[in-house]
Amino acid sequence: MDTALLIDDVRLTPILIADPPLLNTQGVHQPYTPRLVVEVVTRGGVTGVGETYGDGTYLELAEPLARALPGRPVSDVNGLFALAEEVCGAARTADERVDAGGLRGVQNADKLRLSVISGFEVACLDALGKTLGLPVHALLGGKVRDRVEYSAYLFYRWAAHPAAGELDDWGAALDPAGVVAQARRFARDHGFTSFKLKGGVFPPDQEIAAVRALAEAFPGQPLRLDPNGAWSVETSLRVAEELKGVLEYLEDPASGTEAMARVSAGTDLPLATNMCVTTLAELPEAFARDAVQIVLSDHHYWGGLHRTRELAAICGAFGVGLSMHSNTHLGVSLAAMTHVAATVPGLGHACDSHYPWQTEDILTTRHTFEDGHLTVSDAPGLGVELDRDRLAALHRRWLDDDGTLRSRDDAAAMRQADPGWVAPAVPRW
Ligand SMILES: O=C([O-])C(=O)C[C@H](O)[C@@H](O)C(=O)[O-]
Ligand SMILES: [Mg+2]
Repeated sequence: MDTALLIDDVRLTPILIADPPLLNTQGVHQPYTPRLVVEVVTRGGVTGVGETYGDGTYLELAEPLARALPGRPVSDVNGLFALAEEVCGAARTADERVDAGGLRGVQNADKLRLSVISGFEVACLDALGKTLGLPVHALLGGKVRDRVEYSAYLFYRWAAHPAAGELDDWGAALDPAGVVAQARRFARDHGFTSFKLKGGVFPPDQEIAAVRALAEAFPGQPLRLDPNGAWSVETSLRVAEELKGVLEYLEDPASGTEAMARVSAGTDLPLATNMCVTTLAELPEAFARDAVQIVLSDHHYWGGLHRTRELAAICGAFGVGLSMHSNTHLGVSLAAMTHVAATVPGLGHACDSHYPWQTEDILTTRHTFEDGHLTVSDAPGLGVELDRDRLAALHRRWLDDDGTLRSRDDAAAMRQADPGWVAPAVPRW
């Protein structure tokens, strides 16, 4: 073993990043959302970077893993899983419920640990790639495309956060005209040609009207609607009937495999999910019952880039499509998503990304979309460079926070505007 590949140090930097007042069925995004930046430094003096969810639970699991890594080879990404099982211990909130903040599907101990590992795996791959002079996609077997397509991620939103004021110049979008205006700006600025609307915010008829307005403004272009499981089976089937021929797919109309299977049985509109299939354990039943036709993988949930490729192979074997989900993230995760997406042959849909909503990043150069695509980097590692001053500033914000924002809680953020708000039970409609 080349000692230059041995890990010398691991740095964890929790940060808070600005996030606009984007609405979803649980509430509204907080003005700042937590992320965790993982840096792995090798004895050869190379630093690799990864990014993952930064809520307190994730941070607690990341700390023992960071302490256990020095002395191990940066190339041993498969070893991360056994090591994490050994050292991480149980997560505080591993209670199988859908999480309270970020609509990430079930929370269980395995999934939390995998989400933490993903940040370390990406950092190791970045360091390994930089050491070998190879891009991350080459470490995954090589790219099968030079560009990865992303969709515009449309949200109902307010102009400003109730307590923190205005952080950007987008203004409010609370009706079909506002949604179409937002989509036009995304298309103009980034060239996106497919559009996803985050639903579950208003009664379904209002969201159907917004999708119809999008279809009129962007004829023939792919559209999706994602109410994050807020509808009953009956409502889901009614919306599917109204929007068949208009939507490319309907995303998580109802909650859980049982309900999704019943919706799927009653419509030809493909169903996608980033909520009912987020772990291997959920997959056999969902596939056997044909509950979903497209899995929106999130490399964080699934334990990194290699595991995402394994998921792609499983989906392929069952004739289930694969695309990518996104939660609020920065450019390190976007680079990781782009590398793995570049290596997956059957990627039949534009990937999601929140990135255009993020006014802050920790990179010296922001990613830029052209015609809705990102060019896959051939530079060593991820092909990104950390802006240490920005990282320090966003960490300072995390340090200065009294703990209120260190774990994402969209219902709590909503109570700033509506003190009586509680995250609605599902089905909401
Ligand atoms: O596709 C999804 O379900 C998501 O992206 C989940 C996110 O939490 C989204 O709903 C959000 O950021 O409000
Ligand atoms: Mg979704």
